This record gives sequence, C-alpha cells and structure tokens, in this order.
Amino acid sequence: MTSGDVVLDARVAVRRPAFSLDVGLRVASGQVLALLGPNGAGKSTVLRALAGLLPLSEGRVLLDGVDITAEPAERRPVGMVFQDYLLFAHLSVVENVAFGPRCRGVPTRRARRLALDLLGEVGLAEYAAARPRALSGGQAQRVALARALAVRPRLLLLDEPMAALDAHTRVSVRSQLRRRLAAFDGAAVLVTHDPLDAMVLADRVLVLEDGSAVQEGPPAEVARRPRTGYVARLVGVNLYRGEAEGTRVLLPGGPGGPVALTAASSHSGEVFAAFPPRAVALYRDRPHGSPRNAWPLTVDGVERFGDQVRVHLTGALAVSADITPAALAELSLAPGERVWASVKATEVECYPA
Ligand SMILES: Nc1ncnc2c1ncn2[C@@H]1O[C@H](COP(=O)(O)OP(=O)(O)OP(=O)(O)O)[C@@H](O)[C@H]1O
Repeated sequence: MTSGDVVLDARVAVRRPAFSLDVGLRVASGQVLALLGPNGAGKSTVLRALAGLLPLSEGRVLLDGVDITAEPAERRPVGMVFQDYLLFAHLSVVENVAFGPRCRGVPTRRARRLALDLLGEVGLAEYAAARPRALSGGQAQRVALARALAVRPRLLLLDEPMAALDAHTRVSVRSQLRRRLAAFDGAAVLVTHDPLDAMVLADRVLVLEDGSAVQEGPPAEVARRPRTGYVARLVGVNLYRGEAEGTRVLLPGGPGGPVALTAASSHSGEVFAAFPPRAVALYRDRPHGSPRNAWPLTVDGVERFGDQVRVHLTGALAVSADITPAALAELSLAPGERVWASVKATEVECYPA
C-alpha cells in the first residue's frame, strides 16, 4: 500500500428524534483527520458509528475498499482511545493492552508479547505489571493508545484523547501522540475541541456543526479562512461576510448601515473577509495618514489573552483587537468608551463565500 491511498471512505448518517447527522469522511493512509465542532455537533456519534458501536441509519463504512458496515465492533480492524481511556481497573497494564488481541483469538503468550512490545514503544514497559490506578493521566493515555494499537487497526479513533489531562501534561502528551500518529500507516480520526490539537496533530480538519460538515481542509487553511462564526471564534479571527467589488467589500454592518472594507485581493460577489485581532490598531483619535479601514467603535469588554489584552468592540462592526497591557494603560480603555480601530488592507484576507 502506498502512502496516500484512501483507507477510510465513509458516509455516516445517524438519525435520532432530536438530532440528525450526515457526514462524508475520507482519510488516506498515514493521515490524521481532526473532527472539530461545538458540543453536541455529533463528533462522538461519528466515532461510535465508525467503531461499530452505533448502527448507521444510512451510509456505509469502507476500510481499504472493504465494506465493514455490517461487521460488529469486535470484528472491525479499528482501535479506539476513549476520552477517559476506560482502562480495566482489575487488569494489569499489560493485560489491558493484550485484551483486544486476546478477544480476537490471539493466544495468551503471543498477545502478551505484543502488548509488552507496544508498552515499550510508548515508554511504559516498566509499568506492565502495574494496575491502571498507579498511572498518571499522561501514562494512562499512552496505555490506552497502546491498547488501541494492539489490535493492529487500519483505523484509529481518538475521542478527545487529551481532554482529561492538565494543561502542562497535555503539551508533552500531544507531542508524543504526534510521533505515534506519524508512525501509524492506517487512517486516524481525532475528535477534539482544541484547535491546537487539530493544528499539531491533524493533516486535515473537518468542522462539524449540528450534524453537518461546514468546512474541511488543512488546519492552516481552516484557521486562515474560517467559514463559520464558530470556527472564527475558535481560531480567534474577526470574520465578516459581504459583497466584493474589486478590493472593496461592502458588509451589511451594524446599526449605522453598511460598512466598506478594503481587502488585499480583488474579488467579485459574495465573500468572506477576515483579519486577526493582532492586526487591529486602536487610537483615541482618528488615525492620521487615513488608513482605509478605520472605524469609530465602542469598547464592549476587555479580557486577558495570553500576554496580550483582547478588546471587544461594537458599533458599525463587531471587532476584537489584541493590544499590549501597556497600550491598554496608555489608552486607558474601559467599557463604553469610544475609540478608533484600524486595519491595513494587506491584513484583510478575502475569499469567496
Ligand atoms: N446515546 C444517545 N442517545 C440519544 N441521543 C444522543 C446519544 N448520544 C448523544 N446524543 C445526542 O446526539 C447529539 C450529538 O452528540 P455527540 O455526543 O455526538 O456530540 P459531540 O459533538 O461529540 O459533543 P461533545 O463535544 O459534547 O462530546 C447531541 O444532541 C446529543 O445530545
């Protein structure tokens, strides 16, 4: 099998009285697809359906061209890492990892050997005899991954594998997971709420909202050119939809009527226009040199954001601006105050809607 062949080719449709999901997924050999989306979008439902833990209302699941839609979960070449790992507390670590192969008929000693090899690969050989309760969160995650890989899956499913970890542990576990995923030649589907996980771990991102795919592409592309408010907020960019005529984009705007925005590139028709909060400069008075994109706005709120301060502004446009704490002090901004916001046209990314 050469890298790039399609391993997973699925359409997953699940209908429940209050929820309906219909999404197509294609993942090539060695690739990681991140499913990103708000709570209740259907991410876990997709994983459970792919794993065979939930019947499809419609659609099918092909793995390496073989239709496994009717196969029960235990017969699918699928490994799954659950959010809280679900390690068996009464089994040792090595027995946990050997569990899948044992269930699939691999003789005890061979399954144990395989499990020990996998534990060695995730750096936990010395914990083979330990019980899961003796493991840290990061170690438990690595055991869960070894257990998922022990069935030699062609499809690896990871449901928020970092959610149970503290922020500090997450950084190191994320980079270990990245290395493990790079060595895996099947298809991987990762569910996450965290755009950083998607950026670091995935080759492609599929954004799911209310049971439908609303955007799909390489992580950097999705971050640079979000197509929904959810994605824009997630990656922290200001996103607008309007009508372009050349580099001029007319946005429906707020209470004062339409607002014109000058973008870097020329377009015609319905477009998205996006710019990052760090590209927004704030002034007490109308800025000189008349930058084309300058609006008088009102401060709606101020919050700490890393080592920056994010200022939320309302008015003709809703804009978020990142400024330094020093700039905040100098401007002495407080909610309700009027301020000028400006953005260079070269910072405004414009793309067809
Ligand atoms: N077993 C179930 N029976 C009925 N409805 C369910 C079941 N599991 C989930 N749902 C509903 O299906 C929808 C999708 O849920 P799902 O857990 O797949 O979303 P999600 O994107 O994974 O959300 P989260 O990020 O909160 O885990 C939700 O409306 C949820 O309430």
